[in-house]
Amino acid sequence: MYLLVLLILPFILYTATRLARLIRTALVNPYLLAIPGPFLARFTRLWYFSHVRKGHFEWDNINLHARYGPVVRLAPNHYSISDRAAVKTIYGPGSQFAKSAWYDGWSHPDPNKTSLFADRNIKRHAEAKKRYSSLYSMTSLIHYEDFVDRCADIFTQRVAEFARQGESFNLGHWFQCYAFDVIGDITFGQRFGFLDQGQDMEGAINAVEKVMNFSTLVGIYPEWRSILYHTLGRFNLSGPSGRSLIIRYVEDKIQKFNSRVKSSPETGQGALQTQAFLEKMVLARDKDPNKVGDRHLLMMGVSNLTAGSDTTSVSLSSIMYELLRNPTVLRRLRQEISEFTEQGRCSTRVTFKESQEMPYLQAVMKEAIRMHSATGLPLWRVVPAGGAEISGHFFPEGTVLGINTWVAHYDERVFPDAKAFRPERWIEAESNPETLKVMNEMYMPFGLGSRTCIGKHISILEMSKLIPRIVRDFDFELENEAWTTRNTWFVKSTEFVVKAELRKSS
Ligand code: HEM
Repeated sequence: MYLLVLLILPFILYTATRLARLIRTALVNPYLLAIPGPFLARFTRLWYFSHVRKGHFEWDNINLHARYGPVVRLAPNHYSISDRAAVKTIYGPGSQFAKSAWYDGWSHPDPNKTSLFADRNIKRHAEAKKRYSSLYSMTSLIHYEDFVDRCADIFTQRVAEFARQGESFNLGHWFQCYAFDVIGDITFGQRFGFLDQGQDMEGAINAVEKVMNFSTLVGIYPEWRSILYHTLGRFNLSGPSGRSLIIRYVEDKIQKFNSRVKSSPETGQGALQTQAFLEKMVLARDKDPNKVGDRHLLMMGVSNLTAGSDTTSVSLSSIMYELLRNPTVLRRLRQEISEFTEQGRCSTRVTFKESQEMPYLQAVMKEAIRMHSATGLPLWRVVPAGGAEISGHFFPEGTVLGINTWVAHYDERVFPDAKAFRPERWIEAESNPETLKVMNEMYMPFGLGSRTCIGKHISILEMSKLIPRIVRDFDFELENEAWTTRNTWFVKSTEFVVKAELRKSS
């Protein structure tokens, strides 16, 4: 009998706490109870957890809004929003909506090992971001172009080999090799060598994947993060061990670079001319250690690896996938590339400047990323002191709200016929500034406001240079009519298998 009581006691306590919370909400904020959503989501985070775990939350989220309207409860105190006016309030410049505790799932329990992306403290984040901004700015891009060309050369060689052998290959995997190698090169002045070997040599791809799976789910129960981190960290296949591997990898690179500079300052100076992030930051650290410390070097390296590689490969895959499924668009893009080449405005290694002058290429990339945004869960934020009025509801301080990029990008009021891949919609909107303004306000593949993607320009550089080059040089054929994806915060294709042929004109 006692045993039975002991067994059911946790359940009784849990239910009692939930009921108490509901009664408190009913008394203090009765209007929140009226917000619709799945029944179970009213009582427990388990509903959200189990749906995220299934790996298709981007579509679940869109469908929930179609069913329940602009505000939907996804878990107790967590609401998903679909409303253009709310985008500015939650994420706009100067917003005081801090990142929610979900982002704790993405940081190491030791605050000295956290990343820029996961930092929830508005002041500390702004202060840290200042140290990095110039490295990611448009003006810095020119220094990274050589790194990108180097990787794009090897990428096209690999595709040419597959074409000559008539072999099918997973284009998504090769984009991943490309994106990782570019980030390795830009960050440390040395690529991982994935493109050379075609495989995950130092386990970095696998480590990032494990971090994603772990962090996405554990972030829903952040109170368990520390204990899970330390317990699971002992096992090789776990998310925490993946994060430890990335941290060790970055620490090792920093240490090697430090000793290289110490033992031979000239070597350091020589390396500095390559203008990789690490070299630039070491230079800044040595100039003023109070301004840039080793902690910042680590933070930058970890952020670049975890936030900057898969996101770009996912986006490259999306662009190619849509092009292959839409031959008319592909033809029009090739025509633009041909015309530019004839006019001497498109080099063999397409330069960033040239790519930015191709309007149709830009529209294709923008539209593909609208349809397949890299991130597929709400970007959770906490309502600041004083509460906020959003979509006709008052949310008190501490409520967690989020807009999912996919929900924003499939809003038919802003993107009519949203499921159609129509780069032309961006070109047509050029002649209607009001429409374009509304579209841009809802376009958030890189996030928005103070937490917007710091690597946006770098990823645009990587994509803008590679896409026209491979579209011009190869014909691709999809092995399967439609691909499958899995959403573990990044919505990645599982199999994107193609065959390639060298184009005659190339
Ligand atoms: C197409 C490629 C990319 C996409 C779609 C993308 C998307 C995003 C998004 C949506 C956010 C905001 C997340 C949030 O609010 O929770 C973000 C933040 C971030 N991204 Fe990217 N990203 C891309 C490429 C990159 C690259 C290449 C780098 C690094 C070289 C990078 C580094 C970061 C960092 C450090 C943050 C955190 C910024 C902060 O909190 O201040 N990203 N990215």
